[in-house]
Amino acid sequence: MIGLHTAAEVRSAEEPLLAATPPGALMQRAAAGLASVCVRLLGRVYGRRVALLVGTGNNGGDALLAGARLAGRGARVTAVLLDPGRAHPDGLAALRRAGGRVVAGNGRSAATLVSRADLVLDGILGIGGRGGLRRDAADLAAAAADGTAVTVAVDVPSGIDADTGAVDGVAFPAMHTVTFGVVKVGLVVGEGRSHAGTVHLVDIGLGPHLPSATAFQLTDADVAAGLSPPSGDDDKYSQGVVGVVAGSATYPGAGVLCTGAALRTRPGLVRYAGTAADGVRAAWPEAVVTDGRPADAGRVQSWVVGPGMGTGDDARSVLAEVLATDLPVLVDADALTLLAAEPDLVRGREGATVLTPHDREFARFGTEPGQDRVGAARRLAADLGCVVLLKGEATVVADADGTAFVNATGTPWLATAGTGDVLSGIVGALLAAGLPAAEAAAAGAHLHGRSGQLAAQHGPLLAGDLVRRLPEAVGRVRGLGAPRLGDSAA
Ligand SMILES: NC(=O)C1=CN([C@@H]2O[C@H](COP(=O)(O)OP(=O)(O)OC[C@H]3O[C@@H](n4cnc5c(N)ncnc54)[C@H](OP(=O)(O)O)[C@@H]3O)[C@@H](O)[C@H]2O)[C@@H](O)CC1
Ligand SMILES: Nc1ncnc2c1ncn2[C@@H]1O[C@H](COP(=O)(O)OP(=O)(O)O)[C@@H](O)[C@H]1O
Ligand SMILES: [K+]
Repeated sequence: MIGLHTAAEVRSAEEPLLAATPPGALMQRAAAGLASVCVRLLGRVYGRRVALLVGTGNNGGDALLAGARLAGRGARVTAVLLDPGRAHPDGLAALRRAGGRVVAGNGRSAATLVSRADLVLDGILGIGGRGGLRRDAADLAAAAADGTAVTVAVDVPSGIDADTGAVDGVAFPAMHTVTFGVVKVGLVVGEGRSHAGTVHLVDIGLGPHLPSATAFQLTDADVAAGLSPPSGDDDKYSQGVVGVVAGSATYPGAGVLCTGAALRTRPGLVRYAGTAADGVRAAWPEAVVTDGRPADAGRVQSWVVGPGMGTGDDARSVLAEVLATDLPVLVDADALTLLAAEPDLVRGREGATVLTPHDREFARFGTEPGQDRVGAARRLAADLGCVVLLKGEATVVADADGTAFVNATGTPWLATAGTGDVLSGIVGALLAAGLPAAEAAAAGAHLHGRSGQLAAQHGPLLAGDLVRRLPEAVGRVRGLGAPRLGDSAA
């Protein structure tokens, strides 16, 4: 798991580390790591034009010291100082010694320089930044966005909130972010994620001084741990049986997608109960199907309830029946609309409850998610005593105790009808397999994103493609590579 940290956590670790290292050593470590990423991105360094955007703090100091290293290798480096009287003195001296040039950050010539550079290094603001970019800095960020340079943010893209990813006005559009010590939460979620581009982590020795993280990103290896194959002792029941209540006679699609996703994730046994029974039976002969109520379906180890099932009295009564069990329940789509009107249905449940809203469904519980998506998910989770999976470009999962996960996989091609139904089926299967609810939700989002990436390799995807690619996604996450003809199932 990759721990995600806040600026305050970095500050608390920075103090003892600074006290234990010679003056300037940490910044040199950061600058060395930064320069080596820039060298990799540039390929050839000699003669390349590098523009440094330099603010008044240590973030600008990092950019100046890295710029000095690039100038030492023959790059034509110019520092654009936003407040010339307050630029980091040691950094400035190092750049000048290495042959770098310096200009003031206001006016057209600075913007022209940025738009003509091969690489722009953003050292305007780091974790000490407050609020959006001021006018001159915003103009330079816009010039970088319009130019053809490789854009690299130092520690965090200037103008994003390092804790939340929120952007107030304009922020630097980085293709790459070289971040120091730890990955900051704001680099992987919300608008921060799209502004940060590819994140490169440079170790500067903060690790031993850091408090434990409360937010995480899962890797394939973490998710693989919850996807172990059946053993010789297993039968169709022992892997966890999923119950699905989704779709309707008129709209069977949600039931078909959700049941298929559960089967393809953990193909022990899936039981379906609801009015899309005929459609589900036709699509998935492997499922055990009833058009009765959940209680008629037989024993299950988890329930998925909601996609496409409607919001009438029958749907409300089915939701209440499922929530009255002590089993883990995933509540999605129409069931979220019903639950928002009666949130007490989930408060104090014995079994775990996972809510999977998109933004509009989330808002029905009282407040819009806003720009702090991790904070919003945590607040709703704590209020209801549930796990909340807030969908988006970076899906966020929060547990009632505040533990959060930010998903690292996926593709914007997932923005198509029915992909949420697939996610519900995947997470339902992992809940039935016995994973703790927050981990099931986070692992399910990871797998869903991997399947989306596979399905979108050659262009647009449909929700059904996601279901089809799930076995391959499970295999890839488990490190098995693409299946070849003749491979036996692992
Ligand atoms: N953690 C570590 O161990 C290490 C950290 N390192 C580096 O240090 C960085 C943190 O440095 P930092 O504390 O000097 O703060 P930083 O982000 O440069 O900005 C503060 C300055 O910006 C200003 N300012 C604020 N808001 C503004 C705005 N909206 N628009 C314009 N200006 C604004 C504010 O001035 P004022 O508001 O007073 O005018 C203040 O002067 C960190 O991100 C990393 O890069 C590495 O060197 C290695 C070890
Ligand atoms: N721009 C995007 N980038 C990545 N993933 C996205 C994007 N937009 C939507 N998704 C993902 O697609 C799925 C859509 O779910 P949902 O809105 O419930 O769709 P539906 O109700 O049609 O099934 C979610 O998993 C969400 O995270
Ligand atoms: K920066």
